[in-house]
Amino acid sequence: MEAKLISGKEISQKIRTEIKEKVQALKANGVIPGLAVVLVGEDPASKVYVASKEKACTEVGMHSEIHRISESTSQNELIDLIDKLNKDSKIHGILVQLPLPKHLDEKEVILKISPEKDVDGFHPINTGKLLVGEKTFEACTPKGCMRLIKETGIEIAGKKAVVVGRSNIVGKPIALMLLAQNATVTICHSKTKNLSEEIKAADILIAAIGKPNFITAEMIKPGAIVIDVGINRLENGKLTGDVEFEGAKEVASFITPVPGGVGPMTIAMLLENTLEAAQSI
Ligand SMILES: Nc1nc(=O)c2c([nH]1)NC[C@@H]1CN(c3ccc(C(=O)N[C@@H](CCC(=O)O)C(=O)O)cc3)C=[N+]21
Repeated sequence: MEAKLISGKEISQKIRTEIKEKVQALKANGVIPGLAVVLVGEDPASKVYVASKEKACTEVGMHSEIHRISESTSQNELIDLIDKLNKDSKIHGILVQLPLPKHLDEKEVILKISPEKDVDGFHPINTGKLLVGEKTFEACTPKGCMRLIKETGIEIAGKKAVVVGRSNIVGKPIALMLLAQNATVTICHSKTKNLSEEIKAADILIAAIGKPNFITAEMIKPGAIVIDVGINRLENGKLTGDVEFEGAKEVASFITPVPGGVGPMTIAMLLENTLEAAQSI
């Protein structure tokens, strides 16, 4: 039986329409939610992402500003900009596009963002709150994955979830979110032994490895929910996930496509976090 497609594209569109209405309500009370995106340097992929974030903000009626700064900017200049945005009452959310050029200290930059404006959910105060189960800004990509799982209508509690990848922005936070929903969670990584066996046990599989088509059909438990976080650009210019989609969809019960899966949800969750930041002032 063929898997049902979980369309992040459609679901994110629905969320964006809801956000648009809520933005209008806030505006009636004199508040315009504002997002500042800081883009350092000329990375072509980052430029594309930042442009789509701005478009999404404008479409829902939010204020959006992109601060494009030179590749050669100093740590102090960048931190001065963040300080300014922290104090700017038009700005409710701040996102510093990652990765930063190598001479800049990413950790220090994230620490300088006011936790109340950290709509990326990367500040240690916010990741710490996630760890202890307090309400916080949740990182957009894992939050979007959770929303996609919810859309299947399948109960998470008691299920075996396997997360492949242990990054601070996807693997670790999604493992915590699944745990908070009472899944039994395994985190796999490059040193995991018997990776195929671990993956095969998953009722819910999160692929966040960063290697094109790494997970193939025979590794997947029949009936599993497969969430593919990978966005890999192939030499032919096509985007592909970490899961070999054509094979996997014959085995899974639900599967996300790439593109049109997790990616658009990341942007929708960024809007949601920015709206929440504006609502809580
Ligand atoms: N501080 C920070 N926060 C981020 O949230 C952040 C970041 N840095 N750095 C880079 C990654 C990547 N990211 C994506 C967002 C949307 C799509 C997306 O919409 N993708 C479309 C396809 C886009 C295309 O065609 O290239 C899709 O999957 O359907 C992808 C990737 C956010 N990131």
